[in-house]
Amino acid sequence: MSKWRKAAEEVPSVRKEEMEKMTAYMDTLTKPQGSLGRLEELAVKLAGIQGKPDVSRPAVLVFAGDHGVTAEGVSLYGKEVTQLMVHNFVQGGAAINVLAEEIGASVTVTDVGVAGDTLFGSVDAKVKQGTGNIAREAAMTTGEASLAIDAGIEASERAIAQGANLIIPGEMGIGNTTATSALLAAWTGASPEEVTGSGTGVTGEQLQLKQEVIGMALERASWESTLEAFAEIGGLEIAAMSGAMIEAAKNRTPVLIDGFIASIAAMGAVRLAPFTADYFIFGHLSAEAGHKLALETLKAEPLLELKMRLGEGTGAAAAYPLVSMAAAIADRMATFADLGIKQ
Ligand SMILES: Cc1cc2ncn([C@H]3O[C@H](COP(=O)(O)O)[C@@H](O)[C@H]3O)c2cc1C
Ligand SMILES: O=C(O)c1cccnc1
Repeated sequence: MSKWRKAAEEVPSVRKEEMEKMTAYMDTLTKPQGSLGRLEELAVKLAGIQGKPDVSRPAVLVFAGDHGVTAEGVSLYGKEVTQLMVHNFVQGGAAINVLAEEIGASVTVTDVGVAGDTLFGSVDAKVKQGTGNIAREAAMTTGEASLAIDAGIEASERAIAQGANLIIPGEMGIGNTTATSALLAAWTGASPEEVTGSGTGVTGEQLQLKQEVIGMALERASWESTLEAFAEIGGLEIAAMSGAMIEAAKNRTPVLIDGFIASIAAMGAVRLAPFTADYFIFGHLSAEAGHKLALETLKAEPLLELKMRLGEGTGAAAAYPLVSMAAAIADRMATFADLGIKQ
């Protein structure tokens, strides 16, 4: 059996009693009740996941893969940029490297399907040399989709074994907003127009072409299971992110969700393992059209809205300090009793 199927079955439900305890504890702290707003909600959420909130060792897991659909001209950039960016991640020069350093997070890059050799310094979990062109053929087989999800499972497993207590899944894959939009349409029934955004910055006729390509993929593909949808539409790195999320939840580890692509991976994870939903904290609202619909579908309320639209895990990294503050409040604030005040 694939690793992810077993992990999906083992995701525990969060502990409601710990959440109730934390809710009551928040009211004993030296502040008007509820006055720390969403920070209090985060503390309660973390308590349900972890018992005692502790997110002191965040790990960013970047998954990289290529997309055959780039042949249709759906991105401003060429496919070769995926590999160049993997090189950049390994060298420490990408936006996520800088933000991760600022928040004290480790960064691991996993090559799930970049066209070309696997670069030194990245984890070799290459399933294939990029996906098929989804406008005309399946992205991959269901067996390959399973392997991609398992690559994510293994990345989280390793990070958690090394001490990570919060996971930030990130991605790199030129063309992946096309696959992501198509998955969103597949899973919500929304039209290509509603789910398609500019990605790296496509506008005008190119944006229209991107919508048409997504429409072609949806017409061509048929699927029943979530695994089949991943196989038909892709991508390798998106499926891997879903796996990373499931394994984190299995280990009672919170997952800080990035933007549009990570949110669709989250949707995939919930479809494969419904209990994972309670382990997600949504970092930000991406400027990418379609993210709003994705968050509404997930009933998710993002922490930040910074007009970011990069991916890699950057929006989640930007939101991390808030999650860390929530854990710190639960850990270090004085109670009214500490001050000798009766409540
Ligand atoms: C230099 C560079 C760095 C990036 N880092 C993330 N993305 C983001 O843009 C890509 C998706 O947009 P599209 O579907 O339009 O290709 C993904 O790789 C995503 O992670 C990047 C894109 C570029 C060009
Ligand atoms: O929000 C995202 O994840 C995103 C948006 C545009 C391009 N790449 C990623």
